[in-house]
Amino acid sequence: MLIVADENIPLLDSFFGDIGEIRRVSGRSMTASDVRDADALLVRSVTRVNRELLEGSRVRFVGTATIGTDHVDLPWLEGAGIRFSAAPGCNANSVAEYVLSVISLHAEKQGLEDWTNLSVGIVGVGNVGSELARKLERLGFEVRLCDPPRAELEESRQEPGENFVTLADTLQCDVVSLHTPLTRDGSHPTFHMIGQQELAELSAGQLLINAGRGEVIDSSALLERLAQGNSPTVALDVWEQEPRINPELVDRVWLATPHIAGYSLEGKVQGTEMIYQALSQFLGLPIRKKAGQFLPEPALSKLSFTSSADEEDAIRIALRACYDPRRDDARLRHAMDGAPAERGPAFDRLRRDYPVRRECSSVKIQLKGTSKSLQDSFRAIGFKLKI
Ligand SMILES: NC(=O)c1ccc[n+]([C@@H]2O[C@H](COP(=O)([O-])OP(=O)(O)OC[C@H]3O[C@@H](n4cnc5c(N)ncnc54)[C@H](O)[C@@H]3O)[C@@H](O)[C@H]2O)c1
Ligand SMILES: O=C(O)[C@H](O)[C@H](O)COP(=O)(O)O
Repeated sequence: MLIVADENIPLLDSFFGDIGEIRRVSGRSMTASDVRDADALLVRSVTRVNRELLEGSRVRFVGTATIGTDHVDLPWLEGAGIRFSAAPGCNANSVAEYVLSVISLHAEKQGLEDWTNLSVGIVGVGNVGSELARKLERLGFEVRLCDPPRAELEESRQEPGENFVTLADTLQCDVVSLHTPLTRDGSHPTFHMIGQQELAELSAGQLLINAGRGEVIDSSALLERLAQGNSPTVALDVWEQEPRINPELVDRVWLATPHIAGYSLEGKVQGTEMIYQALSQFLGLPIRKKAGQFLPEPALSKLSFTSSADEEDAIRIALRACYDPRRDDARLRHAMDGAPAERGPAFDRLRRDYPVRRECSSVKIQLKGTSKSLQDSFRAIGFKLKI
C-alpha cells in the first residue's frame, strides 16, 4: 500500500510506518503525477484536493490533518467514491490559546488593569469558538456568540441552546474574534463576510482578530478602513491568497502571524492521530497508537508564583511563557522585507520550520499563598495547578 503524504505532517513514520510505504511530497506543489499510484493521500490545508489532482489515480482514502476543509472538493470526492476524513477540533485549544495571548497583549497596550473588562464577540461557535468562549467565560469576560447556522438549527429543533446574537451585535464588542469556516454557498456564506459595511462599524479601541480563514475578511476593504481615521486594531493570523499575502496589509495591522494559531505541537500531533484513526478504520486495522505517546517532555514544565504576585502579571507571564504571538509577528514582518518573489516561499518556510510550541496544559503552575481567583483563572486557561 502506498501512502502519499504532505511532508509537513508530523510523525508520519510513527503513525503510518507499519500501514504502508510513505512517499513524502511538498503539499504546496503536489501534482497528479505525485499521487497517481497512491492508495491513500494525507494532506494539510495547502493542497487543493479535487478532480484535477485525483482523477485517474488509485486513491481511495483522503485524510486532512486539519480542521478546515475548504481546500477539498467534498462533493467530487463523494461522487468518486473516495473516503474522506478531516481532524475536527484537533487544534481548537491551540487557536483558543493564541486568541487569549492576543487579547492579553491588547489589554496591556490599552493600559487595562483587568483584561476581563473587555467584552468579546465570537463569530463562529464550533470547536474553536466554543473552546474560546468556555475559557473566556470561566475567566469572567462578557462573551457574545454569533452563529446563525447553529442558531437556526437549535430553533428548528426547539432546543434551549446558546443565547446567540447577530453579527451586528457582535461587532459592538471590544474584541471581535472570527472562527468560521470559509464557505461560498449556502444560506450563511462567510466569503468576505466582513466587508466595507462591517468594518465601518468598528472603531479605534476595538480589536478585530481573524484566526479562521483569510477570505472571511475582504482585505481590500480592510486596507481602506485601516487607512482612515478611528480605525480598529487588527490581528491577522490568516490572509487572503496565502502564501503570497499582501505586504501592505502586514504593515498596516497590529499583529501579523503566518497562519500558525493552530500550530501547537499538541494540535499538530492530534491532527495526525485523527487521520491515522480514520485510515485504520477504513482499512479495518486496529488502532494502537495515541498522540500522547509521541509528545516529548516540554522544555518549560513548571512555573511558580507566590502571594506577592500581581494577578494580572502572573497570568500574562504564564500565558506568554507558553506562547507569545509577538515572536511570530516579528518573523513574518522580517520575511516581508525580502524581494517580492521571495515572500511567498518565506511565508511557507516560517510554517514548515515552526518552532516547537507547547500548550498551557503541559505546564504545571506552583502557587503558594495565592488567591482562589488566581487559581481559578489559571485553571480556566488550561494550566495544571500544584497548590
Ligand atoms: N488559524 C488557524 O491556525 C486555524 C486553526 C484551526 C481552524 N481554523 C479555521 O477555523 C475554522 C473554524 O474551526 P472550528 O473547528 O471551530 O470549525 P467548526 O466547524 O467546528 O465550527 C465552525 C462554526 O462556524 C459556524 N458558522 C458557519 N457559517 C457562519 C456564519 N456565516 N456566521 C457565523 N458562524 C458561522 C458554524 O455553524 C460552526 O458552528 C475552520 O474551518 C478553519 O478554517 C484556523
Ligand atoms: O484548519 C486548520 O486546522 C488550520 O488552519 C491548520 O493549522 C492549517 O495548517 P496547515 O494545514 O496549513 O499546515
